[in-house]
Amino acid sequence: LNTPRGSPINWPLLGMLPGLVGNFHRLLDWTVDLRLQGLTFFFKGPILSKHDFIVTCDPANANHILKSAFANYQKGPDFPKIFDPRKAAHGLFAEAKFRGFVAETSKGNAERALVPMLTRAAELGEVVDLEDVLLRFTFNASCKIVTGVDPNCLSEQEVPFARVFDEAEEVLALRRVTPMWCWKLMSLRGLVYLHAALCETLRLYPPVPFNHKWAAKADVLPSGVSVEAGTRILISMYAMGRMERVWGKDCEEFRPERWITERGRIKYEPSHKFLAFNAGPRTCLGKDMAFTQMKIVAAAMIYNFEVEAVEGHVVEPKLSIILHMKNGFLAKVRKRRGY
Ligand code: HEM
Repeated sequence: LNTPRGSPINWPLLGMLPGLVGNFHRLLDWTVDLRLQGLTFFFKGPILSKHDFIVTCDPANANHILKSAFANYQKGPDFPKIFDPRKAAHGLFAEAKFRGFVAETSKGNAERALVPMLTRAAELGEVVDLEDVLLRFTFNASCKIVTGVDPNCLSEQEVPFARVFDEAEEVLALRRVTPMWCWKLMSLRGLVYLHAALCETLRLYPPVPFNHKWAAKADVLPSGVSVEAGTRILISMYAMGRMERVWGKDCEEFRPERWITERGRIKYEPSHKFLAFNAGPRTCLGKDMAFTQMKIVAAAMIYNFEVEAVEGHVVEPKLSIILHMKNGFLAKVRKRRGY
């Protein structure tokens, strides 16, 4: 088998496994390097191992696999047999009451747990791991939504004997700041630049970086690649967000402006190009609620605090099916002056 320029070497017996193993620590960036192959790449596993698969970050292929030929591309041969919670969840997610409950729960969590927790850290000059804090926030909100019980995970960071500031002062400070950002939440839909910044973040750092599919029948992808029945396909959302052919020359720059039209509105990008929330029949049902939650958190943090990354702290992805940070995100928070 010829090995095209830039792809891992296809060794006798071992196939491309050594290249994969050698890049395990930077798997996501490795799928970006494979852009040298165009937007689709055929990975040869060790002989007889049945570990051949196709990696693609071509929006046309994604559109085909996730939308037009959806029935042919399953999670795996057993997936349809497993109970599909989507039908059950669909009605619930469409309910205005449920959406309102999610927004209220997130707002309450930000107001009563997140802002006080960061206020304490600011007062004490502590370094906080913002990834950990936001994971706790999400866990709190999810538990409250699903079980009705608030596990209060954010307050666990509190060290009782280190509570050196005056409680009453904190309450007064909170009273002063809360109405300001809570008021802003009423117009969350209008926060165009923040929405654009969140889209740009999700383009470069999609929380679900890969989608795994399995072809039930033989097919040909729009890019011309033949797919045999039983072939596994990885769609790399992480790589798609970084492709020059998809996002232009400035694809590696963080530029929220790319999401804003000349008339100041959010620019529509088709879901098979902006794949953070998946596309087709399996599109994320919580997309709108996720934006509401992210805006609540961002508004609460931006209006109340200045956030500064700890110098020299390296942020890099961890090998996981969800995009986590290997070393967290260490930052210092300071109360904003005048709030
Ligand atoms: C930034 C936040 C979020 C991102 C990036 C995201 C992304 C995704 C992705 C990629 C899928 C498809 C998974 C697959 O089938 O391979 C998905 C499915 C789903 N998401 Fe989200 N999600 C987010 C937040 C949420 C929230 C807050 C909720 C609920 C309130 C939610 C509810 C769901 C549900 C119910 C599905 C299943 C859809 C199905 O299988 O048909 N998501 N999400």
